Amino acid sequence: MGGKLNALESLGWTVLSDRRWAGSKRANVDFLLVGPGGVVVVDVKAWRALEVRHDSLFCDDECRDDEASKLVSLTDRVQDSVSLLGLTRQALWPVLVFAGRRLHERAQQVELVGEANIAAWVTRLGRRLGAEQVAEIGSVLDQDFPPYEQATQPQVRVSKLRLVMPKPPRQPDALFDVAELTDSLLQVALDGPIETWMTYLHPDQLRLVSTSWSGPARVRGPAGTGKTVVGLHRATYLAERNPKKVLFVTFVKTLPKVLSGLCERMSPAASANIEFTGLHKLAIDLIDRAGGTVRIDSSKINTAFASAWATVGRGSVLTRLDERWSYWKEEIDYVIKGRGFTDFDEYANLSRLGRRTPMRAEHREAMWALYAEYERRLDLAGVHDFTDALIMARDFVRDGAVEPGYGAVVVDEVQDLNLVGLELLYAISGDGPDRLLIIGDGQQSVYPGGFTLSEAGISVTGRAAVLRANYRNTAEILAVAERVVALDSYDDLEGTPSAGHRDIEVRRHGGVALTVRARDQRSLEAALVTQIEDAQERLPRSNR
Ligand SMILES: Nc1ncnc2c1ncn2[C@@H]1O[C@H](COP(=O)(O)OP(=O)(O)OP(=O)(O)O)[C@@H](O)[C@H]1O
Repeated sequence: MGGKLNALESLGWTVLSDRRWAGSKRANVDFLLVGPGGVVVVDVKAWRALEVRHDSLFCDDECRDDEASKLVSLTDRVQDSVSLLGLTRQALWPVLVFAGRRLHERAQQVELVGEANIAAWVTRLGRRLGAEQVAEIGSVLDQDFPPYEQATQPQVRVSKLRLVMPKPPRQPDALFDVAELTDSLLQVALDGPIETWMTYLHPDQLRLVSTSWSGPARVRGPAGTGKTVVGLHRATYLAERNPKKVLFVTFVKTLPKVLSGLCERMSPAASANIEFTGLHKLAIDLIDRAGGTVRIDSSKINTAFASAWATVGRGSVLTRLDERWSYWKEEIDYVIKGRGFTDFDEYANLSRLGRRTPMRAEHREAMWALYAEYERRLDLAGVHDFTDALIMARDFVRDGAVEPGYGAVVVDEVQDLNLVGLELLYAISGDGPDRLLIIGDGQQSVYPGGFTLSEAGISVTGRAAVLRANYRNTAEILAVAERVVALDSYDDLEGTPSAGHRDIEVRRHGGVALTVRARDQRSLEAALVTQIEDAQERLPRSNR
């Protein structure tokens, strides 16, 4: 077995064999492999028979899940040992290796691999760590997991990048499959390195991934602080521990595909237990499963609003406040219908948080008339709009007409949802521990005019975290962006306006901000295009 693994050393892997955890005399580990694919914690088994039944391990009809859970706890020890380096679970692999066999399965959060194909399996993990990180982790683990019996074992030392290990006499590696190893290496080369954030997190991010929360929780923070990254890791962490699927919801319908691709790359096994979906698609699926009918037709919805605006809106007092019909459509989608209001008094008394244009009683009356006309025209056309779908789905879930069947819900960019959208997700998750994680940032709201979490009946008291380290932008660019929003206050779904200027730690430097001033929107857009073209011209040809 050691001989097969030693072949990995020439591929940049460090092999630590027969180790024990320094914190215990009895917890031993057969091999710790540290290399480009991460850290592999290996326990070798010489079982006569192995069978996986419903995610449980059996040897000669006896359930041996205890072996898997021992290995998972040992892997937790390994993660604790390197936690200061910020290594995530996506770079740690608990593996039971079966002597003399060729197989690959997965059960109880553990990989089950045959001795014959372990080397090929390891190389297939791809590139998750750089050479320096491998060396750093290797030396931490070498200290925390010393050789099991120093006196009798061969001397094992970590020397800078590679482990030097005197080779004991070995039988020939008859089962070592060179062709398979070559195929794996080729595949890995084609895949390219995986993103840094998949294997390394800032300690503040890492802590949020595995925290136990007794109820709904919230992660907020300025743009680029890795909120989505934390959401993906959290979903993966929950998916590995939850028999039911984890639901990851976004408002933008193109994002689920991107996020699911990233998650699959990060953790193929866990991603199979996560459903990435857009909010409206989720609602339509739930209505369908409940036996309901919803008829959505975007062009008929637009026509209904355009006709209502032409007959009731355009000539009203509303145009004195804002001429753009889109502002008033948002008022329906986010403020009125988005809250599920059916009674004018509810709207008349509402404090319209986040809507920049104040409205007096006469404006609200005109607005309500526009809303009523829009609803009438939707009815005439025989269609529903997307908010109708959210309300229907929410009520079906609340009434028990459909059992959504998800073990946990993670919602990203919550600031873009309306209240009934969040109520739908809350109806799915309930209040249970680790069931709902709300991610978002009020300052980036695309459609302002939302709601507070407490309006949805959600309390995150004692379960809210703020991320502050920006990974996306450089200090120079952020400083300019900050000046633009410094005087704006925004609503962060908690009912009290927050100042536009925010406390952000910056990780990167570089770049020059160009400022464009223009008289109106159209000349601003034209000037922007010119500036981008000029800036591109100035870039070296290879960077364009
Ligand atoms: N621990 C990390 N190490 C390296 N890069 C990171 C880390 N965390 C996040 N990033 C990078 O920072 C960028 C922003 O991350 P992410 O999209 O998760 O931020 P966000 O807070 O959700 O932003 P927004 O609010 O704009 O959606 C990404 O490009 C990601 O690659």
